[in-house]
Amino acid sequence: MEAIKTLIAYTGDNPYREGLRGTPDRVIRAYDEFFAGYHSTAAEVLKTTFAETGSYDEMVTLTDIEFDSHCEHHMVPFTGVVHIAYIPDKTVVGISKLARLVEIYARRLQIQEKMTTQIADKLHMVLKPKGVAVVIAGQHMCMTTRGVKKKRVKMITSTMTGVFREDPKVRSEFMNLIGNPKSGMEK
Ligand SMILES: Nc1nc2c(ncn2[C@@H]2O[C@H](COP(=O)(O)OP(=O)(O)OP(=O)(O)O)[C@@H](O)[C@H]2O)c(=O)[nH]1
Ligand SMILES: [Zn+2]
Repeated sequence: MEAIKTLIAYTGDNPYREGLRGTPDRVIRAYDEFFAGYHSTAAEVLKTTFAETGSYDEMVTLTDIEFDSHCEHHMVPFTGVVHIAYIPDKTVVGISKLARLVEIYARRLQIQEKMTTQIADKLHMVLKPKGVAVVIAGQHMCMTTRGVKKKRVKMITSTMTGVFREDPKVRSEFMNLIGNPKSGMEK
């Protein structure tokens, strides 16, 4: 609470004026949401897997999973969409769990590259699929609202494992499915 009052005073405002009196408490509640990812683990989220898949062995793709994160350099938001695909090898996971996995890693202090790798590596470790692909398209407020102030800049990151890394045909099937990764962000 005191730390937030200090920050308000740093802006040049008076933390004791009426409009700001409730702010430290609100900021703490907002932080609890922004950084909830530190309080859950990927292992918990991915613990329910299914082996009965009717021998489905083609690509499973989830596109446009929205995320809200905070950059670890400036502690300001970066937001966008994550596209995830994997090719199962006997085991699949409930699709909502992929979105939950994104939440766990997004709701921390992050850089986009690390978030991309964390999602891909964890899925690869737990499902042991033939391959995993993760593409993230993000817009960083530290670049759009301050610093170089480039409003339209998007950062695209990708991590591929297994067949996505080895086989250009598999990779291009995934890329075709997700379309232009930038387009998901303008919704
Ligand atoms: N690679 C990467 N860089 C990021 C990410 N989020 C923010 N950054 C960058 O982190 C860098 C931090 O650079 P510094 O020079 O230490 O910080 P700064 O003086 O505030 O830099 P400017 O933003 O250029 O004003 C900046 O270039 C940001 O654009 C991210 O997810 N990945
Ligand atoms: Zn930043």
